[in-house]
Amino acid sequence: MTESRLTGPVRVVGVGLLGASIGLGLRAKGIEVVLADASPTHLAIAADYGAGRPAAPGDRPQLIVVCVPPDVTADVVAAELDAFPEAIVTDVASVKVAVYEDLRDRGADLSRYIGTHPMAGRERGGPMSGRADLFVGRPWVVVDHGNVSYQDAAAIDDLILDLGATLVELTPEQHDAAVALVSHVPQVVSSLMARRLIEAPHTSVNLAGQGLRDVTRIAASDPELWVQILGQNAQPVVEILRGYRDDLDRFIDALENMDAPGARRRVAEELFGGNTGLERLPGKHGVDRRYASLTVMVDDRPGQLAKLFNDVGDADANIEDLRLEHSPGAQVGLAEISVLPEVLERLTDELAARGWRIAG
Ligand SMILES: NC(=O)C1=CN([C@@H]2O[C@H](COP(=O)(O)OP(=O)(O)OC[C@H]3O[C@@H](n4cnc5c(N)ncnc54)[C@H](O)[C@@H]3O)[C@@H](O)[C@H]2O)C=CC1
Ligand SMILES: O=C(O)C(=O)Cc1ccc(O)cc1
Repeated sequence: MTESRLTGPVRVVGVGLLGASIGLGLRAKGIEVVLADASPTHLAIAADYGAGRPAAPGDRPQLIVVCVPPDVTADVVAAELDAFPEAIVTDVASVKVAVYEDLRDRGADLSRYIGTHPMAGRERGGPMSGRADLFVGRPWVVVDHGNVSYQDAAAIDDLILDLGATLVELTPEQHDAAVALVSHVPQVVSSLMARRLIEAPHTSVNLAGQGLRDVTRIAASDPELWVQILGQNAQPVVEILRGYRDDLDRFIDALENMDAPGARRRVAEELFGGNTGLERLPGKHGVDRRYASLTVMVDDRPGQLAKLFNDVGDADANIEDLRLEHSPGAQVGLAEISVLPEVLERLTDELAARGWRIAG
C-alpha cells in the first residue's frame, strides 16, 4: 500500500474495463472504492477481482467516477449528481462535447461536474479485462468548462495522479477535435483495412507480417461502443475523413498513371509525408531517435526469450523497448530490441558471441 492523494471513498458507476481498472488502481493505493453497475454480474465479477465492494445505502463518496457507455453517460451523471449532493462527479466517456451539452441543457449542477477522458484502453471491455496499471504514464484529459471551483476540481486531479496518469487540460471542443484525429479516425481506418481481409484467400492472409498487424490491431474493438463514440463526434471525424479521402484519391491518381511525368515523385512525396507525420508522435517505437535497435532470431522453444533477456542483462544493457514478430508456422520469432545507441555495438557483439543470430 502506498500513499494516496484522494481520501475516498470513491464510487465507481459502471464497472467494465474502465471502471474495474479505476477500482483496482485505487484499491492498490488503499483507497476505499464502492461499486455500482446496471449488470449484477459485472458488479459481482468486479468485486471478486478486488476492484472494490458493492455500494450500500449510507455510502458518502468524496468522488464519483461514471464509467458507462457514452450514450447513457449524461443520464447516469445527472442521476449521480442528484443522488449525492455533496460529491464531485466525473465521467470517462470518450467524447466530451455531447455529454457536457446534454447536462447543461437539462440544468444539471455543473458546479460539481467535470468530464475527463483517460487516453488508455484495450480492445476488450468488461470487468475481467480491467488492469490496475491501465493508466500509468498515459495522458488523462480534464475537460474544464469553467463552472467548477479550483478546490473542488482538485479531487479529480488527485484521482488522475493517484492512478499514475498525466493530466492534460483542454476545452470540450479541443478535446473532441484532438481525439477525432488521434483515436476516432484511426479506429475507422483500422476497421476498414481489416474488413478487406474478410474475402481474402488463406494464402494471402497467411503471409501477413507485423505491418498488417500494426495497422489492424484496434479493429478488434467493440463495434457497439464505437458506434456510440463515432455518433457523438461525427462532425470532427467526417472532416478528417474527407481530407483522408482526398489523400487517397490523389494517391490512386498517381498510381494509376505511374508512367506520367512526375507520378513517381508524387507517390514518393505522399509516402515521405507519412514519415514526417510519424516523427511527430512522442516516444513512438522506432521513431524515438534516442534508441537504436537490433533484431535477434529466437527459436520457438520454451525459455528462449527468458535466456535472451538474461544475456542482454549480463551484457549490462537495458531493454528500452521490445517488439516480437511471429509468422504462422515459422520455427523462429524475431525480437527487435531497442537500446541506447551507445550500447548497440557492444550488445550486438556480446549476443553474437553467446550464439545468438542477429538478423539486423
Ligand atoms: N474501452 C476503452 O478503451 C475506453 C473507453 N472509454 C470510455 O469509458 C466508458 C466505459 O467503457 P468500457 O469500460 O470500455 O465499457 P464496458 O462495456 O467494459 O463497461 C461499461 C459498464 O457500464 C455498465 N452500464 C451500462 N449502462 C449502465 C447504466 N445505465 N448504469 C450503470 N451501469 C451501466 C455495463 O454493465 C458495463 O459493466 C465509455 O464511455 C467509453 O467511451 C474511455 C477510454 C478508453
Ligand atoms: O488501444 C488503444 O491504443 C487505444 O487508444 C484505446 C482507446 C480507446 C478508446 C478511447 O477513448 C481511448 C483509448
